[in-house]
Amino acid sequence: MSTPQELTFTRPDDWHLHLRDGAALQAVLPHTARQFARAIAMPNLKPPVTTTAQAMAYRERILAARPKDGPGADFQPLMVLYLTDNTPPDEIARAKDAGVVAVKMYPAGATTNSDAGVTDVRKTYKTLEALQRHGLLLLVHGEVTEGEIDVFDREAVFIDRVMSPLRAAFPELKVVFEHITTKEAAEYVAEAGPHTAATVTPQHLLYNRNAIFTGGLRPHYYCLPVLKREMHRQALLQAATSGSPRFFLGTDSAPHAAQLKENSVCGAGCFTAPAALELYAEAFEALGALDKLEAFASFHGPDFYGLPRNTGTVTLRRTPLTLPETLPFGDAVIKPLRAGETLAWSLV
Ligand SMILES: NC(=O)N[C@@H](CC(=O)O)C(=O)O
Ligand SMILES: [Zn+2]
Ligand SMILES: [Zn+2]
Repeated sequence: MSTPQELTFTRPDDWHLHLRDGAALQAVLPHTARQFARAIAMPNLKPPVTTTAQAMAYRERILAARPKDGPGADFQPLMVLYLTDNTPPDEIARAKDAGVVAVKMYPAGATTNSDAGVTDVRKTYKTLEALQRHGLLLLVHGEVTEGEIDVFDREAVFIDRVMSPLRAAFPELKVVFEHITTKEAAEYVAEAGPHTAATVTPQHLLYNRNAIFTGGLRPHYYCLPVLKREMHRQALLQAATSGSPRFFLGTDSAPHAAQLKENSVCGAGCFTAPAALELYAEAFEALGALDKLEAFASFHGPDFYGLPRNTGTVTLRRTPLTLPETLPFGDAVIKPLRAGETLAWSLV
């Protein structure tokens, strides 16, 4: 088999992204905007984006942070509401009219800035009914929060306790199982029918849980859901490269200042935005599946969301790319995943 030196494909989108706000937003947005035409702007800000009015204001701040010209000047954020126990069903109609595309469910306490999240999914069923009726998507951080459930099992248990009953209650609702990390989730999504899809991150395709412990504790490999065993990574690779339209790109790039990652308590999240496409290319190439990258990155997402595919292209070239040790992040610095290391591909 020949090894391609260059890969040109339709401009992709990032279906799971944390852009933060203020100086952090200014610092991280250009990395995404130069690669991706659109991105799902996750709503777990402090305070969370729970209303349509907040989502519209956040959208304006994102648009204002775009590069003024050149690549990325036309980047479009896709807005999402943060679901709480008390999100009124009539907020969904307002959201739809304003162009909000989805609502995100964070089980309370499951991850970064999830304190205002859902304590019992049944409390939200009237709102989910409105979501189903109006054709907005439900995006899910799929982990249970019961402390007695082992941290490595929280996603698999979530399928039985929350996802399956929710799917049965709202069969027409489009649901994205975000950042899946297990064989169980990959199998569930593959078999759940046309209204269920999943995003897959680069770190979960490239690493298993040993990466967190190689030669010492490595905070930059700590994200949620936490990296799993090799068996699970293999299942995710199979799913992402299978050509199934129900798996698509979502980096979950989640910036935290380096001093907060390298701390006695390390925040969860990998900052992958600076080389997101390069990292996915590395994962796909390892399986000889570069020919499957375009559909995963550029077709399956918009098709599932019911949005047009992008026009225009991006090109990856087999030119070594050495990632910087640190990047500016407001008054702080941030370390990208693989900081200081050299990648095989680079975006032209
Ligand atoms: N993935 C993470 O580890 N962190 C995300 C939150 C999330 O997506 O769960 C963040 O906002 O930092
Ligand atoms: Zn999450
Ligand atoms: Zn996330």
